[in-house]
Amino acid sequence: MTDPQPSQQAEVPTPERSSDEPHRPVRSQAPSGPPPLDSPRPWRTEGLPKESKGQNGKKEPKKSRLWQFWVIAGIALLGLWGLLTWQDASNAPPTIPYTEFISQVEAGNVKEIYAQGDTIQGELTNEAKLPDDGDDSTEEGNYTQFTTERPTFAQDNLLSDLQAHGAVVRATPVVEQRGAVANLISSLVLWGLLIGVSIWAFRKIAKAGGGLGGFGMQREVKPIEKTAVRVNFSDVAGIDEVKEQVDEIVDFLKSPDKYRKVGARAPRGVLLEGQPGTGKTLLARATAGEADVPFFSASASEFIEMIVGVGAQRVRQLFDEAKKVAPAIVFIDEIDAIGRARGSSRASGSNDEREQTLNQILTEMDGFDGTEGVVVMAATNRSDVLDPALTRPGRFDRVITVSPPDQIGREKILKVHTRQIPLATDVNLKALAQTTPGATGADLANLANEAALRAARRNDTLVYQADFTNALEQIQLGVARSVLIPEDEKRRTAYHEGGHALLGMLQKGADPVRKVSIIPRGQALGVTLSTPDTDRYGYDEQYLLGRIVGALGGMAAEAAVYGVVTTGAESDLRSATSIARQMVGKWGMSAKVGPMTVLFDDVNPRELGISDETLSVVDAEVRAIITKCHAKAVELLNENRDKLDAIANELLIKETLDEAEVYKIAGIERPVQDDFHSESVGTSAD
Ligand SMILES: Nc1ncnc2c1ncn2[C@@H]1O[C@H](COP(=O)(O)OP(=O)(O)OP(=O)(O)O)[C@@H](O)[C@H]1O
Ligand SMILES: [Zn+2]
Repeated sequence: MTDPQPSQQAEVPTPERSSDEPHRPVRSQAPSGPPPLDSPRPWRTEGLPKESKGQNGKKEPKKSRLWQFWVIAGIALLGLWGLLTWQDASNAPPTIPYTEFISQVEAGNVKEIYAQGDTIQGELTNEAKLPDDGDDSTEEGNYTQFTTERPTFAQDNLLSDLQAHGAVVRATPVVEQRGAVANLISSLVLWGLLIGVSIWAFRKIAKAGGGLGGFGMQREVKPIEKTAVRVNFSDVAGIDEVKEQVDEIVDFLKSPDKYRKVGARAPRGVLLEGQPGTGKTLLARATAGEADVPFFSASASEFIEMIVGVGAQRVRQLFDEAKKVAPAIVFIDEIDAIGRARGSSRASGSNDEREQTLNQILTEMDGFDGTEGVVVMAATNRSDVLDPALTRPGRFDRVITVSPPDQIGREKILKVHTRQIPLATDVNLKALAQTTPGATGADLANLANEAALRAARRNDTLVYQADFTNALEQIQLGVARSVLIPEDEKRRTAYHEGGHALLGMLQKGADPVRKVSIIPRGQALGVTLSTPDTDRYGYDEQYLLGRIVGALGGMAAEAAVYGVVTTGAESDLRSATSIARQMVGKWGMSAKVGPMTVLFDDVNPRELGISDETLSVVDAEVRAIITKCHAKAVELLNENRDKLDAIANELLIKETLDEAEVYKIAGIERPVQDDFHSESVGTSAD
């Protein structure tokens, strides 16, 4: 049994702190599965929600460039101004002591002066030597022009003195008179520069944004040339039910008259909704390709990059162009960037701009009388945040959900993306489709390309199944890192991964173990991969508990073998906790909390009136589940210690074990999974 000896490893940081400890990376990711469990999908290592792309990814650079430009222009102007005034200052006459001035007056050497208040500027007839007052900072040398201050207590009769010595007393400044022309020129230059820079800046904006009073307006909104790459329905695979839904649009675009004759109004707007990479853009393009009509596309995020008013103008222009060549498709990607419900705090960009642009789109769509033959398609991966005004009848009233493909769909998509790839005879796309549940079209396109790249690197003319499986492994597990791991650390990792794998194999109904590896990748020292045989659309409680037991298996193995807890289980703990929380708070699997939702994705449950008592019951239930699962994990591993040792030893020799190997070493029969589709707890609505 476990007998933690904290003294042995007293300096080892707690798991929470371990992410800051470069020498002790997280040991492995828990086996992953379908998305609702909140654990990372194995083929999507950087699965940022798409919404961020529109708002952060593309928008900021342009804005900041503009901002930088203004700062630089400002600094340049300030610098220029400073230079000019500094030159003025260096040409400015020296300040001389009043006594020196009086002695020059008395010597009859003052030609003319200009006085304002007690400040006197003037010019000598003959150059005089600057008096040395011992102060280092005063300039040395001769002077003819000068300024001086007349002390308020001076009792002299300056005016008559000056007159007596033949000096001219002027009412206009001597020095400024001389500088007038120079001043005029310098301010003209400055204004010229300012105006020039502004014009240049506006041109830039107009170019970038696509229009301000006509500058560069015709640039971006252009139909895709008929001769350009054409995509049609044969390029879109695995989403047949979705294709059927756009079939009608294709038919309308092909022969609008047929619909006009019977007074049928064409569908105005089609909203494609689905997670990134499911082929929404592809489907819109293919619709245009299939109907053989021009395709106008714009990304909503580019509208809000523009200065106020331009976005709306661009929308108008987009529709005008489309109407000119109708029938046509106008496609607006990332519509959530402007279509977020008004007043939504997370909306980005200037609100005015967003609303103006959105209103313009609505106005354009309302303005259709059905004879234009323009169909608007829009894509989003967050239809839940959209302004209801967008989905009202007559607008985007047709919402099509594009889901990740099922196994058959994945195989078809792989076929599409391997059309151009010379495949060796051993390539089995069906098997690949089987091992990639949850993968999107974009993931599969990427997989095919990675496999081809591997063959190309080898200078091979054929792409083999091994290229696909290796590419898949790299995508799912991460790129192997060449670091030298100390022997004892390696052994500990082997037990950790062995624990995950063994528990995965021991539990009935768990996803089969596909791969166990102690080759360090990314942040992880090792990895155990389990994926289901078939697509899962829901999970039952037993399966979920098994997942938690499996996730805790690494930690439990370390405890069982070494009697200590290390920091390597950070992400395991995180996924175990996440599953347990969802079981209690979302899926009604706790008797104490009951069948109700107390955890929400975006909202703090307190805001919805969930009481603190309920939340503390949730916490207690989550803790109870995890504690129970951990005890079960330790118990199972102790009972099967011989199997654990066998896996760990084999891992130390081979470093990576595949599915067949690991089941064989453990002496466990590979399970046949039964389908969970309808009887299980439904999570598909999430
Ligand atoms: N059903 C599919 N059939 C064939 N290829 C697909 C399919 N779905 C996606 N792909 C591939 O993935 C690529 C990306 O898809 P696409 O850009 O259309 O996805 P999307 O849903 O618009 O994603 P995003 O929301 O990120 O814009 C496509 O160019 C295509 O190569
Ligand atoms: Zn682990």
